[in-house]
Amino acid sequence: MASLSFVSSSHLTLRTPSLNLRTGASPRTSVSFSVKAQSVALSQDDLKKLAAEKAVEAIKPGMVLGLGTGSTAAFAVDQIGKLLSSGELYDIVGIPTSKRTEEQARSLGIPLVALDTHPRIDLAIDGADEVDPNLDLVKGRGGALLREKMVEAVAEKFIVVADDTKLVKGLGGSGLAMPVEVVQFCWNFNLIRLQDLFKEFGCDAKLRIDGDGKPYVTDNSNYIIDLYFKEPLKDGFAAAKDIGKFEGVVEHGLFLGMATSVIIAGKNGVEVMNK
Ligand SMILES: O=C[C@H](O)[C@H](O)[C@H](O)COP(=O)(O)O
Repeated sequence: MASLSFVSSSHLTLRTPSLNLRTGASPRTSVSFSVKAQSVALSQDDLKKLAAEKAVEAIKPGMVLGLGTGSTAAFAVDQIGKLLSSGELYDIVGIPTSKRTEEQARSLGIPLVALDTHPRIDLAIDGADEVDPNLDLVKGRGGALLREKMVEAVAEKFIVVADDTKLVKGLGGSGLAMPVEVVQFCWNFNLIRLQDLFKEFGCDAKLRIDGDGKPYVTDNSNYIIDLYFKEPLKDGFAAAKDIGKFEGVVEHGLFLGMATSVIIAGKNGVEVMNK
C-alpha cells in the first residue's frame, strides 16, 4: 500500500507507489492509495495538486500533450515545467486549451504546438467541474470548454484530475453552472431556447457576466450561457444532442465518454478510476 508523507500542508510527497487494486461492480476499475499522516489537514489546493501530480507521472518523453485549463490543471502544467527544467522530462510538446494556459506554459518553457500540425494527442490532463460514476463530465466553468473539447476529443488518453468535491451522482447535480458557449449574435434568443429545453429539470439560464459587469467573452470571442438545474439530467447524451441542434450554439460543457481515467484526491487519499 502506498503512503503519503507531508512535508508541510502545501507540500505532499507520494512514496512507495504499489497499488491496492480493487474491482467493483461498476464498469470501471478503482485503484486507491491510503493517506498515512491523518493529523495534517489537507486544503482543497493540496488535493488538487496531489491529483494533478499523480497524472503527470503518466507522461513519457516524446509525447504530445493536451494542457488543460483551471486551478487543478494549472498544478499539472507547473509540474511539467518543473520536470522539464530539472531534465527529468524531455522531448514533449504541449497544446494549451486556453490563452491562460498558453501563457503559463510559455512562462515555464514548455514547447507549444497546435492541433493544425499535431492533430493527434497522446495524453491530455485537465480538471472538471462535475464527474459522474460513468466518468462523464461537466467542464467549462472556467470558460475554456471549446478549446478543451477540441483538444481532449483527439487525445488517445484523457486523464481528469479533481478533488472529491467534484463527484456527483448525476450531471447537473451540483447545482452549479453547466456552461454553453454561444455566438454573441442574438444570445438571448438562445438563452430562452436553452431554458425551455430543460424546463423539466428546473433550468435557470443566465448570461455569464465578468468582474466588470460586462458579458464574459471567451478566448474565441463568444458568450457563455450558464444553465443551473434543480435536478440532475436524466440522459446526458440526449441533452448534448438537443443542445447541439440550436444554431448559434458553439459548444457545451458536457464531456461524455471522453475521459479514460479520473484521478480524485480526497481526505482519504487518491483514487484512480479507469474506464
Ligand atoms: O473551463 C474550465 C475548465 O473546464 C476547468 O477544467 C474546470 O472548470 C475545472 O476547473 P478547476 O480545476 O479550477 O475547478
